[in-house]
Amino acid sequence: MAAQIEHQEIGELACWRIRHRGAQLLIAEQGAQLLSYQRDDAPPLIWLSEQAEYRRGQGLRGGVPVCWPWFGALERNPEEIQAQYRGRSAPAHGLVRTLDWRLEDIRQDDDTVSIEFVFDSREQPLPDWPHAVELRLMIRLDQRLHLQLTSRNHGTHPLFISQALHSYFAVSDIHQVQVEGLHGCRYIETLEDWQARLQQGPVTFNGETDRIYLGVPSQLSIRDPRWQRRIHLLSSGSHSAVVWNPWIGKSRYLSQFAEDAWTGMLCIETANVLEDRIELPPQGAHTLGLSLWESPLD
Ligand SMILES: O=P(O)(O)OC[C@H]1O[C@H](O)[C@H](O)[C@@H](O)[C@@H]1O
Repeated sequence: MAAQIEHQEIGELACWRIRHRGAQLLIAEQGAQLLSYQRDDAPPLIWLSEQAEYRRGQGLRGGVPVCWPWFGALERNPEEIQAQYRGRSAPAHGLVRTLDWRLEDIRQDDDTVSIEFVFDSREQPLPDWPHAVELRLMIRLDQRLHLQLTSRNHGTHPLFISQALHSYFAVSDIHQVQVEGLHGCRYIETLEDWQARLQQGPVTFNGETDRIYLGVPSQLSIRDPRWQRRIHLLSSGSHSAVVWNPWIGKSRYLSQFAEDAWTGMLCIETANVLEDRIELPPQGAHTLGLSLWESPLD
C-alpha cells in the first residue's frame, strides 16, 4: 500500500506529513527535524510541545533536533572541537538545527518509506565554522522508525565533532517511568559540578536530571507501566547518551514549554560527546544511527 506523503506549510515552516501502514510522521525541512511519530491506537512515541512555534531561524521544542557540530555548550566540548569555531558567542547545540536543509529524496516501496535531507557547508557556508562537510539525515519508516545522520569531511584537514539526535520521548508520567540499559555506566552529573558517577540499576526520575552517560550499550529502553509499553532505542556509531528532564524549576525558563509539560516527556539523546567525540579524517565519514519501536509490557 502506497504511503501518503503531503507537503504542508505550518506557520513559517515547510513540513512533510507521511502516513504509512498505521504510522504517522511529521518532519520540518528546517533543521531536518523530525517533529512527531505516532502509531495508530498508541500514544505518541516522540513528544512535541503543545506550545511549539513554527518559526524560521528558531529552534522548535520537541521532536528530534539535530545537534551538530557540537553538542550543548561549546566551552564544555573537547579543545579540538572548540578550536574549529571562529566566532565569539557559540549557540548551544551547534549550528544546523535552525537552518534549512535540502530535501534530497523521498522513496517508497510496499514496506518502507524514506525521506532524506542534506546540509552541505560547501553550498551553504556555516557562520564562523569554515570547514567543508556534507551532512545527510535519512529518516526511514517501516515497522520501526530509523534515523541515520552521516557526516562526511570534504576538506583537507581532520575534523572533530560532537553531536546528538536529541530525541524527546512521550511518557505517561515521569514519576513512573524508568530508563533501562544504563546500569554500570559511568555518567557525568552536570547539575553537580560535572562530577563523575556510576549508575546503579535503572534510571528513575525524582528531580531535574541532566546527565551524560559514557560507555553506553547500543540498546536502551523506556519502561512505561501506565501506558503498558516499552520504547526501545537501538543506536549505532554512538557510545554516549544524555538523559534530560527539566522538572519544575527549569521548565519555567524553557521556551515553548507548558508549565506542566515536564511530567509527560523525557529526552534520551543518542550522542557522540566528550571522550566519544568523532574524528573525521579528510574524506572520512561517520554515521550515527537510531532505531525506535515500542512493545507491550509483559
Ligand atoms: O533548550 P535547548 O537549547 O533545546 O536545550 C535543551 C537541553 O538539551 C540537553 O538535554 C542539555 O543537556 C540540557 O542542558 C538542555 O537544557
